[in-house]
Order: sequence, then structure tokens, then C-alpha cells
Amino acid sequence: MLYINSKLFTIQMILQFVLLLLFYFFHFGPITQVLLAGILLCSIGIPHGANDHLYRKEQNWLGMAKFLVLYLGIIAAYALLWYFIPLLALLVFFVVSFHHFGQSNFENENISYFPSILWGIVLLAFPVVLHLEEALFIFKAMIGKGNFNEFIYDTSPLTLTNWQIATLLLLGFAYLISIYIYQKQHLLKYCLQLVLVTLWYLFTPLLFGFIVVFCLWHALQSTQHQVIFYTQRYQKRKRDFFIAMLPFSLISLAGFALYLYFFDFNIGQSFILLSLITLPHVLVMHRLYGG
Ligand SMILES: CC1=C(/C=C/C(C)=C/C=C/C(C)=C/C=C/C=C(C)/C=C/C=C(C)/C=C/C2=C(C)CCCC2(C)C)C(C)(C)CCC1
Repeated sequence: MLYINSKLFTIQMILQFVLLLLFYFFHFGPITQVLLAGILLCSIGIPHGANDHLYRKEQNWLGMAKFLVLYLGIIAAYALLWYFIPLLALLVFFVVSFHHFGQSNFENENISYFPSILWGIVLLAFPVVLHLEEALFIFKAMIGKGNFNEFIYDTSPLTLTNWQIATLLLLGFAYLISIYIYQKQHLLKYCLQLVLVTLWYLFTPLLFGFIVVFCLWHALQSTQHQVIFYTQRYQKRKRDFFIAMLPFSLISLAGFALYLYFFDFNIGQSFILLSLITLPHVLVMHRLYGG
């Protein structure tokens, strides 16, 4: 069954609506934001990539060794790109992310499928347009041109300027037109999804807003796709899937905890670390979506 027609989509819409109401009426403070974001990242965000090894071509130990060499090799090569040409590495992160976020929403193998690319752009450009100053500070920190390291909690309402409104409208309409052309039968659902996500971004601070969207509107549907693929292709139970994703989830979380223990939290570096595990993950998932 298509993701858009699945029960998960309805659950996500309800969750997003409830979160919006809660955030609007209770203005989550810094502690609530950090706690909620941390729980979501550790329970859904990071683990959704930690099962990539399950889809390797050869399912024996030799296949596992080959998979690890390739996976870690891609991470190492990308780390070198960050070291030598950080601006290009940042661009790669964005382009790859546009594709990845869009693909999980449309389950489409085509890398030039318009609704998919535009949805990826919407998910990442909206928070940047709404919080341009902070986003630019973070980008600069990532490419080594600054040391911005503040987790921004501010929940006071934004006053939007004309260029911000125009950019949001332009992107939103471009996306809806692509839906009208390619996915007319699901126009209402995708439209409601866009409205809820836009409202969420309008009310929430940059990082908290994005982390919730990443976990709620990407990691969840991606996990659903993985579970279906795994149980059907290998004739296994759902429980086996969740057990199989545990080892690398725990290794990644332990790795991040060690990083925090030895180096202290740094937003720029954390996004670079995320980008490093993103690249091989996106390649694995692209194959899983039939590409
Ligand atoms: C299997 C394996 C493993 C694991 C893995 C994992 C765990 C993965 C994960 C993965 C993942 C977990 C992925 C994710 C993804 C994500 C994304 C794709 C994102 C993106 C984002 C962005 C792009 C952002 C942007 C920005 C900035 C930067 C600033 C501010 C603003 C904003 C927010 C817009 C290991 C290595 C251990 C080993 C080998 C094997």
C-alpha cells in the first residue's frame, strides 16, 4: 500500500495537529524542547538509518564485511570533502537531503521527480527562510567560518517580511502545482500536510522545529517502508526487524554520547556528523525505493 494511503499518514497528521496545539498553548521552554528533540532523535531519527546493513546484497558475514568497508569508506571520503572543500560538502548535504526527504514522502525511485524534489526543498528551505540569520550562522560554523553554538529556544512570534512571505508562497505553490500535475488524486492530503508543516515551522524555533519534522515527517515513513521491505523480502517478523536494527543504533548513540563527553555539544559539528552518516544511508535507501 502507498504511504500516503496508509494509517501512518493519518497518525502523523493527528500527531502534528496535537503538537501544534500543545506548542501554541504551552510555549515549550528550553528544557521541554531539548528533552523532546533528544527523545525523538534517539528513538526514531538515528535508528531509522541504523538498519542499512539489512539490505546488503550478500546476506552472509563476508557480505557484511564488504558492506561495512563500503559504508565506512563513503563516510571517510565525505569527511575528507568536509575537511578540504567544506562549502562543496555542505552543498552535497543539501542536494542529497532534498532528494532523500522527498523520496520518503513519495516512495519514488526517480531522482528528478518534481513533487519529491520540491517537497525536500520545502522541508529544508522553510526553516531557513523563517530563521535566516541563525541558519546562516550555523552554515558558517559548519564550513569553518564562525563558531556559532547556541541552541535557539525563542518561541516569540515571528514578524515576517515581504521577501519571506513571497518565498514561502512561491515554493508552496510550485510544490502544489507539481502535486496537481503528478499526484492529483492525493492533492488534498498533500495540501493538508503542507499546511500543517508550514504552521509548525511558523510557530517553532529553528532547531526544535526541524528535528520534529525530520523525525515525524521523514524517519517514520522511511521506517515503515523499511519494515515492509524487510518482512516481505526476507519473510521475517516485524520484531526481527527491530531487533536487527538495535546493534548499530546503540553503536551510533554510544558514539554520539562519547563525542559529547569528550568534545561538548557543537551544533555545526553535530550537523557535519549527521551529514556523514546521511550520505551512505541515502544511497542504501535509494536502492530500497527501487532506484
Ligand atoms: C548502519 C551502520 C551504521 C549506522 C548508521 C546510521 C545510524 C545511520 C543514520 C542515518 C541518519 C540518521 C540519517 C539522517 C538523515 C538526515 C538528514 C538527511 C538531515 C538533513 C538535514 C539538513 C540538510 C539540515 C539543514 C539545516 C542546517 C544544517 C542548519 C539549520 C537549518 C537546517 C535545519 C535547514 C554505522 C555508521 C554505525 C556503522 C556502519 C553501518
